[in-house]
Amino acid sequence: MSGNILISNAPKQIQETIRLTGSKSESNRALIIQALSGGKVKVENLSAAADTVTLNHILNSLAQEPAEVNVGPAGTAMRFLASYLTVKGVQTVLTGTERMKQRPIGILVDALNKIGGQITYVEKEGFPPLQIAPAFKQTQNKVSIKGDISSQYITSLLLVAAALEEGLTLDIEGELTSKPYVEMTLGFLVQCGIQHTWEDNQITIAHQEFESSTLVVEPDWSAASYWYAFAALADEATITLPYLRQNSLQGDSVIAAIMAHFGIATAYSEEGIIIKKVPHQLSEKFFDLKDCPDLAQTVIVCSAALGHEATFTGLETLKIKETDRVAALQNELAKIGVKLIEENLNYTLDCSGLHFPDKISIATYEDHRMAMAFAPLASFVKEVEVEEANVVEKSYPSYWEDVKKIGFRLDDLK
Ligand SMILES: O=C(O)C1=C[C@@H](OP(=O)(O)O)[C@@H](O)[C@H](O)C1
Ligand SMILES: C=C(OP(=O)(O)O)C(=O)O
Repeated sequence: MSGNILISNAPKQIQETIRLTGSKSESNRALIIQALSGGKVKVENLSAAADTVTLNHILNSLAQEPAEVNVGPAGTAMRFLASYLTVKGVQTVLTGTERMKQRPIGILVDALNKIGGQITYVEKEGFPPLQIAPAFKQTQNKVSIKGDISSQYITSLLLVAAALEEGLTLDIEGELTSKPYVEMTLGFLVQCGIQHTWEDNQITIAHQEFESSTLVVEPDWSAASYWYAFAALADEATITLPYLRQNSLQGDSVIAAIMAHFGIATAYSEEGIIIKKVPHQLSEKFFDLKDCPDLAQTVIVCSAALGHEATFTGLETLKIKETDRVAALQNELAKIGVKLIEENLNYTLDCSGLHFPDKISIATYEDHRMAMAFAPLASFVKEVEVEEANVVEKSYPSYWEDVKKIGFRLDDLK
């Protein structure tokens, strides 16, 4: 589905099984590891996310040394390829969408250049596009890197570390944001025989060979978060999400604990999870989302719709994602009379003006998570128009089909 869509006719109760595509984050790590392993590492259950399809296509077409590599809106592909192409000495220009050209990458480029890379900026200092040099010779095996802007820079370096002649030690400066994503990277590397040490703020990976192994990608827990939100806003809901695991490498699996506060119980089994709306008093007032920034829109919209005036922290990195997600949330929540007020890095919902008009139109700012997080509002608002609804393709191409499957009516508007 492309263009705008109209969501209406909320079902009285939801009882459905939703088969989620593979984790975009796990898939994109797996693809880089597979490429570095020279065929030793196999991957199963790769995500259908456009960001994964793009990265896979790029990695499969590098033999021709393309003049330009374009990742579109895929942040992980941009960051992971910056290291991969550098250490492989693939001479090319690494670029993306106009928004990608505003997402900072200087911290990673500085680190790569310190260890022997020769990356230069094609347009603006500190931002894509990047000119990657035709050869790489490692000059250092230790580098300091800031941890509080994006964990993707650290993952990018860790993914290539074992392939470097002298291995790599990273000294992480400041607080590490999105830490579970770094743990996910190391977890996947361990599954392929790559060992590491992590003491205090220092991670070391020696030069090592990948072992023959298979990485099995789990379904996407960030995608699961929207079903928790649908359940929280429904009168009655039981939703089965096959193959999600309690012991997940994905930090966003914390959505189960967060949504327990919103009255959603999660039952785990060998087959996956079943989430169910249970009688509950919503009382938790404070949510720190530093470890799970991709859940911010889901949880904040859900809380706003329920008129629950919670405070959220750990949202600093939202401003440099697909859009400035704080500004986008503020603009769109205003349409139901809710304010998201920033004070000293705390964000508090003011729901005193909460109301549900008969129809609202949600702008999506080229951000898949804006579309997916606001869709559950259709339980309270008779007609929700979602603009540029095809943005969901970035991580969850079958999202709208699944919304239809749980019983909503969907109409294509243009
Ligand atoms: O490594 C990853 O797969 C990701 C890390 C996070 O980014 P930051 O580390 O920039 O917060 C997250 O928001 C993004 O969607 C995926
Ligand atoms: C921030 C995200 O992705 P990326 O940084 O990979 O573009 C996301 O999926 O929410």
